Amino acid sequence: MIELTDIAYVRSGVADLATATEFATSIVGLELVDGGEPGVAHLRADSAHHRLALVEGESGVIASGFTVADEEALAAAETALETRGIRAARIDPYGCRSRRVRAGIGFDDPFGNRIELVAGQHSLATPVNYSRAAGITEFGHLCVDAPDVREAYRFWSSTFNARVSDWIGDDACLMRINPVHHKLAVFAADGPGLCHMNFQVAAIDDIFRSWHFLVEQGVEIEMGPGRHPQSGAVFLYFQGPEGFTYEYSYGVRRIEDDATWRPRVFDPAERGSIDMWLGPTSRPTSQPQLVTTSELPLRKAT
Ligand SMILES: O=C/C=C/C(C(=O)O)=C(/O)C(=O)O
Ligand SMILES: [Fe+2]
Repeated sequence: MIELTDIAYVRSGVADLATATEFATSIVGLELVDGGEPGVAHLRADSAHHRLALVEGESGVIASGFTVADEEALAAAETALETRGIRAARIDPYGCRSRRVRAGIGFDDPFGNRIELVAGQHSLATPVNYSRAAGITEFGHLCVDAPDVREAYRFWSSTFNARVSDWIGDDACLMRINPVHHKLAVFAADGPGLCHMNFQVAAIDDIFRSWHFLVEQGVEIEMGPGRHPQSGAVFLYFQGPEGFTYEYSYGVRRIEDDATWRPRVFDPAERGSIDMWLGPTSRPTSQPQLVTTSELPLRKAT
């Protein structure tokens, strides 16, 4: 079992680096850290050197990063993955420098999502100089896509210390690696991808203040403000350049008593299963090509 200690970063390719960076700073509120690396924008949200790296090139997620305890744990993870038939490659020194980690490995999950495990992620000592007062406190969670959410859960829970906190039918699985309700989520989609990247904010007011700001700026709101029944968080999803979805949320549940928590299965056919406030959404919620149990017609039970 590989122990993930935290989520580390998202690395995403962008065709137009200037536009994506401008959005991440003046709209989302992240700090642009001078990484001194041409073609890469490092964006800071909390004490880590960066949580989002935008890399000039082909548009789309490059990797989702997670931390392990140290370099020994990284070497053990490499062996454990190989024992399971998963080929992991060492991230070269230039890649480690760009990611601001001591060491790292990369591999694909069963659906082709690139996952990186890193040790020694750099922290910055100075307070974050947020570009806008969005109230961001930290990188909250990341969400990847997969065509088979249950299979994805089997992968994450058997390979790593990920435990399911809640299901939304077979459409989504929300998993924790510490007491926070979820640090990783998998949502149903045709193929691999980054569903969204979440930043926690300090207060419910930040959600509503940002909502007005984003609308004023002509940003596409995908969903919210609303409240997720799973984590209890008040949320706002919006779309950045090149289809990158950001989420702010406030008030995510903590599961302190791990042993007694029973994952719930919310019915995706119920409108409130995603937003208890029943707000409109332009986000894909369930995948029509997948027949989930909630889409089967009700028949007389036998
Ligand atoms: O669609 C449901 C989303 C649930 C949550 C939550 O409970 O906080 C998320 O943040 C999410 O995975 O986006
Ligand atoms: Fe989320």
